[in-house]
Amino acid sequence: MDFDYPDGTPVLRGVSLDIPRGFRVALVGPSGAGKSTLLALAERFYEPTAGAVRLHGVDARELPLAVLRGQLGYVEQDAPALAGSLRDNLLLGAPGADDAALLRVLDAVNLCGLVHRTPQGLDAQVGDGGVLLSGGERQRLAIARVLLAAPPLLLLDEPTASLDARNEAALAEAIDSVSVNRTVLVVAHRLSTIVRSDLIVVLEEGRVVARGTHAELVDASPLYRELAGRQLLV
Ligand SMILES: Nc1ncnc2c1ncn2[C@@H]1O[C@H](COP(=O)(O)OP(=O)(O)OP(=O)(O)O)[C@@H](O)[C@H]1O
Repeated sequence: MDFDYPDGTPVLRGVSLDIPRGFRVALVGPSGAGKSTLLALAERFYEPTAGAVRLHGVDARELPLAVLRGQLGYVEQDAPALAGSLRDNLLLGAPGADDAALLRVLDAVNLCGLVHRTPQGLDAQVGDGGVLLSGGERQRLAIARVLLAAPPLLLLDEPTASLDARNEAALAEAIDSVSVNRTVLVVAHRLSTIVRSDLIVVLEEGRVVARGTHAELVDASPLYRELAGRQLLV
């Protein structure tokens, strides 16, 4: 698959990507390699200039847009929160969910502490755009919303910003929770996320230069070894 941005910037060249059902696929590579662009193509925000992105074996372009969007969940890097309560933010994903379901997903992403922090519980306000939450908490709240909505396919752009050890572990657990019984394509920057993926795709300058599991790539790909050696992949 080839892709140039509408302004003519060439980005992807000869990339073939098939995301098998139930897999967690991690996209890794240096900054500017085309990882976020590939996510945007899977979402059909853009269409490839040539070739296809196949989701569960089906060319994304063959699905009616409404069907594709209905199957996709997307958690962006700096996921904003709605100015409202924890409950308001979660119900966006699944209107009508009961409190037990809300508490279950908050627990899955390690955010139960927010409920117990104030007497308001689930009605605690998160502030405009979620300013009362940390960046890590905002992203985990977005993941909790996806858990409630339960789309079969999740696209996730992991934050590049460094996280403290607790937030990092909480994010890894949240991604694990959301990956159960679901297909996940994640732009991954953290070794903790990457090593637990079923398939890792290494991009460099718009091309797939290697793919495999962590163990395979450590042996086969000097670029992957270098990225992994830095622990934090950018
Ligand atoms: N909307 C756009 N229009 C034109 N060029 C773009 C656009 N978005 C990104 N690019 C260019 O496409 C290339 C790939 O960008 P992309 O964001 O996909 O890389 P990335 O691997 O996700 O990088 P990072 O890890 O830094 O987010 C870069 O050269 C970038 O400058």
